[in-house]
Amino acid sequence: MTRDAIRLRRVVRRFGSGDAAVTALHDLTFSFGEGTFTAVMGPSGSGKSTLLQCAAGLDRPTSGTVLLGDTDLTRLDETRLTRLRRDRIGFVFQSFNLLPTLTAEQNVALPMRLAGRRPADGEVREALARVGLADRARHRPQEMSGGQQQRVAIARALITRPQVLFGDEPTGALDSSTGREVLRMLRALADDGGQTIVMVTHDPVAAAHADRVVFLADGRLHGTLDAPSPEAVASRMTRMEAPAC
Ligand SMILES: Nc1ncnc2c1ncn2[C@@H]1O[C@H](COP(=O)(O)OP(=O)(O)OP(=O)(O)O)[C@@H](O)[C@H]1O
Repeated sequence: MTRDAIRLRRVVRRFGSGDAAVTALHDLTFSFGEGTFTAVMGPSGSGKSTLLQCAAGLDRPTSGTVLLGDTDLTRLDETRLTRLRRDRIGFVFQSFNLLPTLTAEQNVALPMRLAGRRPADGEVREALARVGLADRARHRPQEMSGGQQQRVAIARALITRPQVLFGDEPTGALDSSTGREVLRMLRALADDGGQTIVMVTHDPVAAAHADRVVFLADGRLHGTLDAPSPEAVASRMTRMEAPAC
């Protein structure tokens, strides 16, 4: 039986107060299985980024619990939460956020160096090899394609061997064929390395690389789709986005 990597229980996230209050997540209960690749989809403003930020310990729910393995993130003070994010969580964004003056290997080593640790011999090269860029270690970002830069960002997120890799539109800035290359690589990380991946996307083709799609609407769970095809995902999204009559 698959264990859960992340469990959200009755998570509520409210922003602001009084008349201006917005409830981005309403009493959300959901689990992400270890070694699975999940896509999170939903109309604009449905709470996808908020869900990701709460699950990754980048934001705190107003109420409810978020468990990473056996650790309740909502009970950690800022120092412990920062350490947990650094050691057990990987995050990739739409923009690659690489430092332009550093080589690929220096960019990948950066999180460890910032944490005051020296990567062991071969560790950085191994992370680059996992994303198929062993031969690009000495290249700077501007010498690489967008897809290669995103793969360096993924290697940087993987250097600490995180329990969960989160992606917020990781292929949003890439053309479709480069995006597919990155998605196939994420798929392989789950299949071959047992990496748990949770990715927000607007793209049904991207979502179809996942094992399961989770749909959100108005901050609530609006069903899931296992073994998704692009057509099935697109049709669910069209139905969700259609104005109610
Ligand atoms: N810091 C904030 N302050 C106030 N409201 C916020 C804040 N962050 C998010 N919200 C609101 O919470 C709701 C959910 O936002 P969220 O960014 O999670 O949606 P999303 O599904 O990721 O949207 P998109 O697809 O457009 O990126 C929206 O109504 C948004 O305006």
